[in-house]
Amino acid sequence: MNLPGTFTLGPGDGSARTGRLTTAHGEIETPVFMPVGTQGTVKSLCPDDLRTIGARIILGNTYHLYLRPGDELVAKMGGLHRFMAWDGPILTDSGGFQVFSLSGLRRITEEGVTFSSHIDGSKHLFSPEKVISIERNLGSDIMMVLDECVPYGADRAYTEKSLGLTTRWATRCRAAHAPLDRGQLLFGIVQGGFFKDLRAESARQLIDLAFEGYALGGLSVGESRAEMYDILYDATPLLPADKPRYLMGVGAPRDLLAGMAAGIDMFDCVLPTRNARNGTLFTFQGKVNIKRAEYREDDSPLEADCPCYACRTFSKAYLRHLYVARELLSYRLNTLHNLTFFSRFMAQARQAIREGRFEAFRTAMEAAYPETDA
Ligand SMILES: Nc1ccc2nc(N)nc(O)c2c1
Ligand SMILES: [Zn+2]
Repeated sequence: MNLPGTFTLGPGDGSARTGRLTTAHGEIETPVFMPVGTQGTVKSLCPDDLRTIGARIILGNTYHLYLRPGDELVAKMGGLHRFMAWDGPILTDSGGFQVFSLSGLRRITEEGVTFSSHIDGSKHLFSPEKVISIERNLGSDIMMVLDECVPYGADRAYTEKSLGLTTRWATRCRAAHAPLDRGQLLFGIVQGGFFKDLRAESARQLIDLAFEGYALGGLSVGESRAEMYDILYDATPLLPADKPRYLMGVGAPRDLLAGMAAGIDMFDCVLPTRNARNGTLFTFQGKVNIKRAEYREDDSPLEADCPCYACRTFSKAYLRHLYVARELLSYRLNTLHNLTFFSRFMAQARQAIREGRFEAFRTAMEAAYPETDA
């Protein structure tokens, strides 16, 4: 078994690449999509479900787990893996993004970010050292540094100033967690907004700090697809080729294809789980809005060749009924299917890259997911 942090590249196709990342809780084949389990659960699914649908690595979140039930409590319970009975790899986001998107009354200083809890309004400080301590307590296999996710539309002066702070915070995170300590990897997060030279500057500064992987942050923050792709294609090649590259918060099938084409290895997004809640289901023929009247008497499965429990057991008519009746089972079956689709989609993409036919795969999938449809 390789040491945690070992990342070996497999066959590629253009800039798209396959790889294998070793973590303390197992190996991950890349490119990989990571289901989001913000509060220590991928909503409505058990760990057994995650293994059945082929999930290899899931996301937890420092901000949420720190506020509730508390990282010290999770540590006392043996860490997040034991607490949630998930023995596969876990990546935890640092909370920077959640503080900016969830909490009220936040203030950024050199020390860190002070914020009030969205749960009870209590005051907290996330310093780089505090965030690393939380992630070490959770026992995550891949920890993200504390960064400022620059808001969409920020001007150059603000973006440049923020980039400097993000690098200084990254430096302190690195100092607080030695490479591979306890088998826990630490990834840097490139910022720089939508300014290509600032993105290059951020990448350069973070590469000097020698992280075990590199993420592109500050994207999927409200920009147009064209704006995201412009930065994606320009910044991805700046990230070390021999380390995992992670595009945070992305994304829809069309965006996963663009990210893989650019050379991204890891993705996460709430889309499949959140859309399960609003009845939007993903298939290889495109999206299905299960609440539509056309499915009222449709006795066929959602996707004939999908191996998931929902497709093997129930008709569209039944899935539609559950959704319209707001039954809890609707969320569970829809989530099982959507995450099975994302897992199969990535497996087929990896195979297409290995066989040198990624562009054909991308073209076929973009036909099912036209621009307007994501
Ligand atoms: N779109 C996103 C999603 C998650 C993020 N997490 C961090 N820490 N930083 C960012 O810039 C993110 C952007
Ligand atoms: Zn299915």
